Amino acid sequence: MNNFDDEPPELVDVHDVAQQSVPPLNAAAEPPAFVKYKTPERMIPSTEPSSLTTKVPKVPITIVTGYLGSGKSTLLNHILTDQHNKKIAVILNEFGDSVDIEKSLSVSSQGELVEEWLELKNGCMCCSVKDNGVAAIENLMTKRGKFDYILLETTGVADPGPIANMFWLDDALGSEIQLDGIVTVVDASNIVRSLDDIPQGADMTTAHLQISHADVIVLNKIDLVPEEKLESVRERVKGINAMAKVLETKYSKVENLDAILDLGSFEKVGDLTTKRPTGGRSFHDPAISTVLLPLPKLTSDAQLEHLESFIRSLLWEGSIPTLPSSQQQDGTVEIHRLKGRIVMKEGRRWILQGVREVYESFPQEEGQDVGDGKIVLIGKGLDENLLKEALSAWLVEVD
Ligand SMILES: Nc1nc2c(ncn2[C@@H]2O[C@H](COP(=O)(O)OP(=O)(O)OP(=O)(O)O)[C@@H](O)[C@H]2O)c(=O)[nH]1
Repeated sequence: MNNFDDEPPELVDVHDVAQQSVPPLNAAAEPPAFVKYKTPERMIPSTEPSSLTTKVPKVPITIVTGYLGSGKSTLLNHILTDQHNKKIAVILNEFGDSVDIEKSLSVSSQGELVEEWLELKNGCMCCSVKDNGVAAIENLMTKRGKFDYILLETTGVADPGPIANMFWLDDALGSEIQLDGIVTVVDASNIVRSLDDIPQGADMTTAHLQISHADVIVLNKIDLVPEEKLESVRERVKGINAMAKVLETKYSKVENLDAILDLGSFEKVGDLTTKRPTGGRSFHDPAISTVLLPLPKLTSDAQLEHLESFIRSLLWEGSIPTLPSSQQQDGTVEIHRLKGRIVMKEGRRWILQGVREVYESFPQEEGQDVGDGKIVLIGKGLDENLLKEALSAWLVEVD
């Protein structure tokens, strides 16, 4: 299938490939009024097969987000034209740009909206749907087989949290699609200004949200930034999200696509180390930060349940349960991402994943000792020392 000739792959402007329209994706909407955690069996002894053991292969989807002009389309073009043997469907989530969408709809003679398939020189099949909702993705899934990977590019102003959760909360979509990871493209030459430009009445910017949700950060446009300034940019980004892998690029040219695709970010948590900036000039972003909470091996199911109520309080009420209510108000804490490993003294273990108020726990095979557990949180209002103390005090209550 692949046509490995010496000619460079043809660049394709994914924005020019045809579009399809359906009702708007809830990209910038408020989080749902209801809260739902993903696993009905909760953490407590799960015998149900998790999504990890499901046999039907799911199509991975990578969300590509990043501020206006950061290099998202440049990254997509790079991915589509590189040699990778993937058949990729591209979805452009143009929420916020609906007037333009209306004008540029591509409608067939029967009045149906169509998407266009394009075979690129590298043998990659590419389909672009100018999506604006779940229906577009469901419709795309009826063409399953034509593609084996989905890239969803959000607009520069989108909050990736609700988009990511769509793939967890929608059972029909979740059974066919596997959220692989969130890749955030950052313009190294403008990011500090974007982060400092907090709108009046808000406590963070869209740039904060896009960085805090990322599994991988593509720190792009490094050609425009002198090395001395680049160090402070790295520090600023890691000061917000110390868990994401950071790749530095010019023209979004990620050398090895394995660093951004097929990550399985929502199925594994890695070693849960945080990457603090080196050189002792650690920057603490006043809006969003990353904290790592050590978690001792748990001794009983009662303690496990108690831990879960701690997590729910953080995620759902935005409060730290051991603090007297006079010291805090609900909403003090806002979790954007959570990853963790829970280990029981007798051997059982789980990994934890969370995006905003949705979390999921996956039982892990018992085996070699992996040491104690850990929880990494990225979000607003996180005081590492306070949280560590609160968690230990909380667990001791049912020791
Ligand atoms: N100098 C420089 N320019 C770049 C780099 N990467 C992208 N650009 C340019 O920056 C501009 C914006 O890039 P895009 O890829 O369109 O950015 P985008 O994030 O898709 O933009 P929006 O869709 O408007 O949010 C284009 O003119 C790119 O050619 C880079 O590393 N260095």
